Amino acid sequence: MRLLGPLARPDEPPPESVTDVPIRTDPISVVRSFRRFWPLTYGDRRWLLLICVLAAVTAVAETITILLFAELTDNALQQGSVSAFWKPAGQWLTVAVIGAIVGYLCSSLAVWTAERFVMRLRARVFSHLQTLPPHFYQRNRRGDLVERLTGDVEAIEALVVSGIVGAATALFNTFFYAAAAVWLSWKLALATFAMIPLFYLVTRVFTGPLRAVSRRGRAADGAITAVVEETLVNVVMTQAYNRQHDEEERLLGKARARFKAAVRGTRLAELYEQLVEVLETVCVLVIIGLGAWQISTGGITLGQLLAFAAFIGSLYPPIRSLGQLGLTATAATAGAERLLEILDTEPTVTDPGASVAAPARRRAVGEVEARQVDFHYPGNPEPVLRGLSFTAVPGELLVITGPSGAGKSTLAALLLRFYDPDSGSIRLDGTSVDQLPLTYLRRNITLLPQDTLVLHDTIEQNIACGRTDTTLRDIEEAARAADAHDFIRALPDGYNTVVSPGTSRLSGGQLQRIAIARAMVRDAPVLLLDEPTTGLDALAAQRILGPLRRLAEGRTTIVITHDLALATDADRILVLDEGRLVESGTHTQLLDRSGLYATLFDAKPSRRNGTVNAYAKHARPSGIHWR
Ligand SMILES: Nc1ncnc2c1ncn2[C@@H]1O[C@H](COP(=O)(O)OP(=O)(O)OP(=O)(O)O)[C@@H](O)[C@H]1O
Repeated sequence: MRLLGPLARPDEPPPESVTDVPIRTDPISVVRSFRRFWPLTYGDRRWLLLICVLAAVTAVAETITILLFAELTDNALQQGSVSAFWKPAGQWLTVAVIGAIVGYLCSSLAVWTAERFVMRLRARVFSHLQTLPPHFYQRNRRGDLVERLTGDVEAIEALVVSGIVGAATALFNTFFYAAAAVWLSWKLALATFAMIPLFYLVTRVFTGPLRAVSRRGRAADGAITAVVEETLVNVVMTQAYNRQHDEEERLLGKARARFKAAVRGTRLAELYEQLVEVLETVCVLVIIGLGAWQISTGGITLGQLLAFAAFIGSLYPPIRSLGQLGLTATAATAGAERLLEILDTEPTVTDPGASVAAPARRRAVGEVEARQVDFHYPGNPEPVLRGLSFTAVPGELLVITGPSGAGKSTLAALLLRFYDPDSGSIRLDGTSVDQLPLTYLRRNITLLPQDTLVLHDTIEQNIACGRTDTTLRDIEEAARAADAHDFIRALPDGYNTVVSPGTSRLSGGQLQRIAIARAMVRDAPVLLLDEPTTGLDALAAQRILGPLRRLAEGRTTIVITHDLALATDADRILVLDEGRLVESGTHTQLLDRSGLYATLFDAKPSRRNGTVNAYAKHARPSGIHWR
């Protein structure tokens, strides 16, 4: 296994059954979703309260304007009296202006609060994602995780902040309009309100199907992003292996699922809208019929009937939006489920952080020890490491090798404390790593992964890698020692050349040398190299050995490798098999023992002439010398 994620095989798409975006089988309720995300409004709740107050003021202003309209109709229009016009008209204008100002403040404050919530939620999920162990990323597709951080985060906002604001606005409008309608004519109001359960019933009928279709839509969105992301990452292989058509089919499959969900979702929403419109029309006709009868009996004036109709007309949008809000909230639970899947995944290790005293010296000495380590991966009871013990001291070069699946990369993951052992301990300078702050531990171990990690930044910044106390001179010095200075200088913008992950114009060997320069700048006492020569040809591999040697000087260097050419000069070689340390010694000692190491060594094809078993015992293979 590579410590930093799986390699995509060029000739086959990721197995859908393993990596496809799962739809959670235990849907969570709107209330539970709301409760889980409500704490994130902390700090902004007073603004939410203010928004609700402003929404109430807007609703009152709207109610008053409709009542003033009734007064104008009865006194100015019906009587044909201009003098009766001015006072209510002036009042109407004043209330309308106040309502407009308050409405504007309410909307802008609502957007501000909603966006702050989105920002906070995204940061929270992102920060949690960064604490999750490597196996989480092996089991989830990157594209889908991206979708969760974008689309799903916004869906939660619709449930929590916009949900509250929308509900408050709709409730206040409903309350004031309904109160005014009752005040104008309670009989008419009663007849109209009797129809409200019908709206409720229609909303209930649509909730379930809309929720299901929305969950399918969110999952399909995640799958599309995942397929696009994977295809773009592997675009060279896609083209080289003529897989364009297969990739298009893969995308089309996901797009079809989204298409179906989107069409069905829109149809359902539209059907709901139309049904509600029909119900509204029925209500209006009932009002007009009953109103005509009330006017004929003198129970209501024309102005009051018009105002009543206006109130009822204004009452439907908030009632509808309450129903709509229910649907939006239901749809948002699909996003909530997907985000909670991330947030509920516990990190495999906890940082003792401030609860333990950080060692007095910032830089560790670099003594590494594994003491009787047993380990199995979460969710897989099969033991991966069994009773493993070894030590490595500064200045020592330790090579860890063994057949595929022996547990070498797992050991590296334990050294960096991505996981804790089931029993036994990993120690740095005699202290168990779970008793050290994670930042301290990882500052003192530099990992050189198989694929150099490149940040989208200049080469200078890539070498500095976040260290602000380095000067260009330090960086150049490190690049010289890493044998990278000359090729960097030859680039059009030298150290200011911008490189990007996956699109870097640099060769594998050049990238490795940049990684070595970065490690030099980092100056950690422990070096952990994961297959440093994989993917490099013999010359490129040979070329990085000098810089690696300079880097390793005085440090504890642990090299995980299949490339036994690197093992010949090691101070000690540990051979792992099925999680056990089966052999330990120098190259010569292990060859003499004729055990697993000798078998692995003999099976190694020569880099020089391509023949198998070309190395004579005790010979240095392929002319690559570590020291
Ligand atoms: N995330 C994981 N969940 C469960 N099992 C895992 C996980 N990662 C690795 N394993 C298993 O742990 C065992 C050791 O894997 P590891 O990657 O450490 O071996 P390795 O010696 O580094 O192999 P290779 O040389 O092929 O990289 C293997 O059986 C592997 O299938």
